[in-house]
Amino acid sequence: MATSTQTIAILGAGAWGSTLAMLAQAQGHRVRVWDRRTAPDLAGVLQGAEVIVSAVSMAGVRPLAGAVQKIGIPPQAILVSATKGLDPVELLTPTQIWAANFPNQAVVVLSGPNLSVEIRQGLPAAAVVASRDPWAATQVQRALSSDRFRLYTSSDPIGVELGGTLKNVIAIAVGVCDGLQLGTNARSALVTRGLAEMIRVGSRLGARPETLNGLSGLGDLLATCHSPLSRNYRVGYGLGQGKPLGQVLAEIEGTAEGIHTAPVLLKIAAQHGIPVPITHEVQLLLQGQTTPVAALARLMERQLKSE
Ligand SMILES: NC(=O)C1=CN([C@@H]2O[C@H](COP(=O)(O)OP(=O)(O)OC[C@H]3O[C@@H](n4cnc5c(N)ncnc54)[C@H](OP(=O)(O)O)[C@@H]3O)[C@@H](O)[C@H]2O)C=CC1
Ligand SMILES: O=C(CO)COP(=O)(O)O
Repeated sequence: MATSTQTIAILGAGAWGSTLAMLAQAQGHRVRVWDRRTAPDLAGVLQGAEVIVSAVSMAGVRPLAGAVQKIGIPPQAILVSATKGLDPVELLTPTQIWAANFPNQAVVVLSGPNLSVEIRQGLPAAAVVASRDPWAATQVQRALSSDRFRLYTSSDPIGVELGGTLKNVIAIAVGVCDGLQLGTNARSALVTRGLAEMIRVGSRLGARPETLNGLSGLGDLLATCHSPLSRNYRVGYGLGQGKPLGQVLAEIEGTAEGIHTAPVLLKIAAQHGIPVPITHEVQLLLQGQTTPVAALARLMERQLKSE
């Protein structure tokens, strides 16, 4: 299934970067991993790379893109972004930051329901690779697809990227709902209205609504909102149980991007006049400005409307 052996640089050796490195290695590629602490030779890792995958958390994207730009990369190299977050400085998505630093380079977003723990166990998963450059998306699809990681291509990168990013905030809300033990009906309502909120935001920002109903949208929402493996869900669950955010974070290993995405998303929504009631309540909760019960009451008491 895979193309010929390629040189693939993976930037970031957290849970997701290490898992992607494992998937690429399993396909026989020459894989080099960069990590700011354990393997800091970025220039060496980038040298001769045909595919460069960025899997750092959102906080690292801007500094990393700047550092990669300073070093320079081969003109034909494809940049792949696997980060799910929003930039608090310029309100950009990760691929928008990469594209701003590399205007002449092909940029691909990789996103889907991909809880890394399951993938590392060898369980099957699927995801989407999206780009304005169909050749680049197909190259990445061929390079990383396997019998346990099925990749679909898409020509809607903003839709695919926002699907993976926005669901983290909804996963926090659904975690709160479960932490409060509100039952299956409440959780289903929240997931569905959460998807509506994601589609509302996504379509205003240029995404195709059907993309958000796909793997990197509904698919990722289902994975993240139904699994204690999800760090975002666990943040919400802890808050729903009445724990303070500091304690919840101390109990979780790794990055829960939804915490950082919520305030940026609120800013974007305000700029565009998009109603985001669930995100609004999540942000109030994260700031300790409301309680789970009060947030729920406000969502239930909103003005009645058509679906
Ligand atoms: N884990 C998963 O299942 C999936 C995660 N993702 C997304 O991938 C991204 C990374 O997640 P994940 O690997 O799980 O998170 P982790 O917390 O496990 O790892 C984050 C990685 O980013 C690096 N990093 C953070 N800040 C910086 C910085 N300023 N400069 C350079 N490197 C930095 C960390 O380095 P250090 O260790 O030195 O702090 C670490 O290597 C997130 O956006 C996440 O939403 C997407 C799909 C699945
Ligand atoms: O994005 C993910 C699964 O697709 C990982 O979810 P968490 O970041 O909530 O653990």
